[in-house]
Amino acid sequence: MGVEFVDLFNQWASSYDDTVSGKDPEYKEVFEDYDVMLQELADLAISPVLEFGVGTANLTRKMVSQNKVVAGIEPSEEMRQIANVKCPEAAVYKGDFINFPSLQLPVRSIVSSFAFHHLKEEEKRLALNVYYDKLEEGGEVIFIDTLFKDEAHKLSLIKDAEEKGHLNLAQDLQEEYYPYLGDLEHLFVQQGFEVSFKQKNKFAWLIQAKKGD
Ligand SMILES: C[S@@+](CC[C@H](N)C(=O)[O-])C[C@H]1O[C@@H](n2cnc3c(N)ncnc32)[C@H](O)[C@@H]1O
Repeated sequence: MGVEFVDLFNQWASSYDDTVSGKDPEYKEVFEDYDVMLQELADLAISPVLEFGVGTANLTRKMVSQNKVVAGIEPSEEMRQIANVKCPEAAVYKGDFINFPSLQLPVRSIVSSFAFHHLKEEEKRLALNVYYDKLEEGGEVIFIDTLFKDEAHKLSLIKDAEEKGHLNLAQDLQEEYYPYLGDLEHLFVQQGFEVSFKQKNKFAWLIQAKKGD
């Protein structure tokens, strides 16, 4: 479910690391401080970790370097191939945010960077429901992703992208399922999480949601 963007990621896989390192002017602001953000997320994650939308394993690599046990889930075959080369220590399985192998692992953190927006609202709700059951008591969902404070914020980011001639970005902001902060907060709370949000750059937010003890 929620895998309608996988063809795009198969095509993007070989140049993805150039994009996140700022070489594509359209996406420079989206990925500003990418490494710093991923390091913050890695530092917060407690092993064993379940990671969704691994991509080219940049976050995975950081967690494995801290001797954390990481099981990764990634729907794009091209991304999985790169992840396996860059981070052979982690097991990366075919799957998505909702359909993934049932791993025999006591999961203490569920993490993801720049990927949860690929799910529609109902899919997000379903995924969070599954994660609440999957996490150990006191475990956390920790995501970094683009979101909008509200509709006015969304429209201002789209207008700004259009004025800069960043038409692919403007289209992404309209067509992908980036949530409003309040709606996402509500989804987490509905599933029993205590959630907090911290803005990290113009687009990306750190989302930390704890399962009650
Ligand atoms: C923008 S990349 C982020 C990759 C990596 N996490 C990072 O921070 O660089 C989004 C990733 O999410 C994956 N993806 C797309 N739809 C997904 C889904 N429904 N479930 C899990 N992953 C998905 C893509 O294949 C891609 O690898």
